[in-house]
This record gives sequence, structure tokens and C-alpha cells, in this order.
Amino acid sequence: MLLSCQQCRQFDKIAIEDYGIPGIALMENAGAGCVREILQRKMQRPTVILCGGGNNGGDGFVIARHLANSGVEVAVLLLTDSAGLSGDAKVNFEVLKKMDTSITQCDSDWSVDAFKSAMSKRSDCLVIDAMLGTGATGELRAPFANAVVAANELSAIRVAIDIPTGLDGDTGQSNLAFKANVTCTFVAMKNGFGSLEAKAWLGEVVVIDIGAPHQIFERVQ
Ligand SMILES: NC(=O)C1=CN([C@@H]2O[C@H](COP(=O)(O)OP(=O)(O)OC[C@H]3O[C@@H](n4cnc5c(N)ncnc54)[C@H](OP(=O)(O)O)[C@@H]3O)[C@@H](O)[C@H]2O)[C@@H](O)CC1
Ligand SMILES: [K+]
Repeated sequence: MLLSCQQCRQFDKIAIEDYGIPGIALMENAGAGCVREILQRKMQRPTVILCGGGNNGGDGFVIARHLANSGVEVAVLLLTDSAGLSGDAKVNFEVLKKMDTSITQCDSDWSVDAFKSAMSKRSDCLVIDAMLGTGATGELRAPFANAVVAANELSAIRVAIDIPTGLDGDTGQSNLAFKANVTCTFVAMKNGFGSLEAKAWLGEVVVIDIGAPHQIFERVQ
């Protein structure tokens, strides 16, 4: 089944508002599901998680916590001012701050080289893209494009969360996107994932169930 980004957002909204599942429970299931997939594939190794300022970034904070609990060395690069975080993402950020996970705030003037040196302390690391998901609009703003370029140039395993940052989930088009080996997408494949152009950025796609009732699918069709 393929859904548009808007339908995925509607799916989450119905789960929260009509079924009463707290959004933070969905985010927990989303992040924990990604970590289960990473561990099953034995991809665990020193990990850098690139986090944006929305709920895709929130997934990244959950992933950081679960990976750290599994004994993985984790570093978070936050591509936005932490003061702007809100809702479920902020809750998970505040939890992470109390752990001993390294969190670095990356200003909008961070260059490709700055990202590279922050990411390449280990050449065989895992880089997780929790920058942008279904809420992405328009061209990548600074410093997101530089983070994507740096991540793509690194000799690393790359995992994208929900949608590779820079890829339009609805059309499958992109000038520049995070080049994933594996994309862990939530609820359903997105419409654009079927296009040939998208496959180059997506790598293998795994659909992660976030625990919302499947009856909701009938309402977003
Ligand atoms: N809802 C739920 O229950 C669940 C949702 N889940 C997860 O949430 C994701 C959707 O989260 P979301 O709606 O917060 O959007 P998201 O993709 O994080 O982007 C918004 C942020 O990005 C920014 N921004 C936008 N465009 C940009 C650009 N071009 N360049 C740079 N920045 C840009 C924008 O900034 P602003 O425009 O507000 O200044 C804002 O800060 C979804 O994909 C899934 O991963 C799961 O946890 C399951 C439960
Ligand atoms: K992403």
C-alpha cells in the first residue's frame, strides 16, 4: 500500500484524536521499531544521529536513547536551536539531555567540512537521518543540505527515518537527498517510493508498524 505524506499525517492524527493514543506513544513505537530493525540487521556500531527540529527529529532522540541502552556509542547532531523544540520531540530531547549522550547543536552556518569532521571520528560508523520527514517543505534550508552532502560522502552505513531528507515523499523527486542503505518508513510506503528515481536514495525500504489500529487505513484511503 502507498500513502501520500498528507495521508500519513492524517493517519497519525486519527490515531491520536479519535483513538486516544498519545502521540508520544506513537513516537516511542516508531523509534523503538527502527532500533529493532538496526539490531536485527547487526548494523549497530558507533552512531551519529542527525536530528531536525520536528517530530522526525523526535524519532531521532528516541532512537538515540534505545541505541545507547543497547550499549552503542551515540552522538546527536541537532540541526536547529534546541529552544525551538516543542511537543513530543521536546519531551524526548529533555530525556536524552539527562543521559550521557553527546549532543551538539549545529548552527545554520555549519559547512560540509564541519559536519564531516563531527561525523567522521570513526570511518565505519552508522549515520541516521532523522532530519526531515512528512513535514518537509521546499528546498533544504541551511544547514540541512550541508549535513546531507557530508553524510553521503562518508564511508558509513546510512539509515533514513521515514523519508530520506531531501527526497519528496509524494513525487519521489530530488536534486539532493540523504543516500540511504536502508529507509525505515512508518505506517506505509509513501507514494513517491515507487519511482525509479527514488530508489537510488531509499536503499532497501522497511515499513515499521507504530502500533496504531489498522482500521485507520480505511479512513485515509
Ligand atoms: N505525528 C505523529 O504522531 C508521528 C510522527 N512521526 C514522525 O514525525 C514526522 C513528521 O513530523 P513533523 O510534522 O514535525 O515534520 P518533520 O518532517 O519533522 O519536519 C518539520 C520540521 O522541519 C522543518 N523544515 C521543514 N522543511 C524544511 C526544509 N526544507 N529545510 C529545513 N527545515 C525544514 C520545520 O521547520 P519550520 O518550517 O517549522 O521552521 C520543522 O522544524 C514523520 O515523518 C515521522 O518521522 C512518528 O514519530 C510517528 C508519530
Ligand atoms: K528523515
